[in-house]
Amino acid sequence: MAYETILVETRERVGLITLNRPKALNALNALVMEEVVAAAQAFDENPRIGAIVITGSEKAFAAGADIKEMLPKTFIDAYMEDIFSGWDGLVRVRKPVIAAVAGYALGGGCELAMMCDFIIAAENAKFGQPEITLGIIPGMGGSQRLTRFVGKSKAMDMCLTGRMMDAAEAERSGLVSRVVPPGELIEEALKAATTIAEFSLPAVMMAKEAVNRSYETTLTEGLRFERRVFDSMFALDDRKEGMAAFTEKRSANFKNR
Ligand SMILES: CC(C)=CC(=O)SCCNC(=O)CCNC(=O)[C@H](O)C(C)(C)COP(=O)(O)OP(=O)(O)OC[C@H]1O[C@@H](n2cnc3c(N)ncnc32)[C@H](O)[C@@H]1OP(=O)(O)O
Repeated sequence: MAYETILVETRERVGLITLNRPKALNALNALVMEEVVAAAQAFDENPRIGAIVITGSEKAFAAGADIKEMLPKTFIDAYMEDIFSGWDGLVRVRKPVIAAVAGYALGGGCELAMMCDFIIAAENAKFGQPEITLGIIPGMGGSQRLTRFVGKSKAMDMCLTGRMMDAAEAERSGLVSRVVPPGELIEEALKAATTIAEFSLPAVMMAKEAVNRSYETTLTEGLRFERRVFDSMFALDDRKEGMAAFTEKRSANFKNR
């Protein structure tokens, strides 16, 4: 499939999606949303792919939803289009998705990164929810996901002042999992994705589902869910292979079954 706003590559068992609207600092318009979701879903369905990385440029992961596209819209346009709801397709991807963020990740850019399973940031990354400066509030999940990542006080600070957070603060606050030099970002993200892709795919997908469940339910229900999923893993050939490989002091050869 030919894409206009993104570059799509396969590296070993990893699908790499690069936002590619450099003149607009990768601002997220409707076409970007459609293409990112389509590419991620294609990787999700591809049995040769075990993990996905989404990245931007060194200057901008994405500087937000496209303000110029939003400017002429009316309430009824936004409501009837259910603007941004297309991104739910990315959240439904079952394989792990890593955001590799350098430069600006603002508004929808920060929100896109937070839709991914974890964020690896370059030292020059800047995160923010500056929607308030435009007379609006976050609309791609920022008020909800940022609060879960960094807690109420910092989420309020970010959403109410519109200030940016640098990579060190983002790591301290739990928004990003690790920070690396800009020149090592893609390599680090691909390395993490390749590590994941070498494990048993059903086990990886179940781990993602279990962690995500912790956001949606009580601790008691979440623990029950984890235990039931854990029990079901004794039906996997890969579980037998992983444990046998450990005891036989060799590498596991997972078959994703
Ligand atoms: C999801 C929801 C509900 C909302 C949102 O996401 S609203 C958008 C939130 N983001 C922002 O408010 C950030 C807007 N951008 C900036 O503040 C600046 O561009 C910057 C600080 C990120 C970078 O400043 P710099 O001076 O380095 O670059 P610019 O000359 O300002 O930008 C270059 C080029 O990109 C266009 N641009 C940047 N961001 C957006 C955007 N979000 N939507 C549309 N276009 C954007 C900018 O207009 C300029 O293009 P032109 O020279 O052709 O105007």
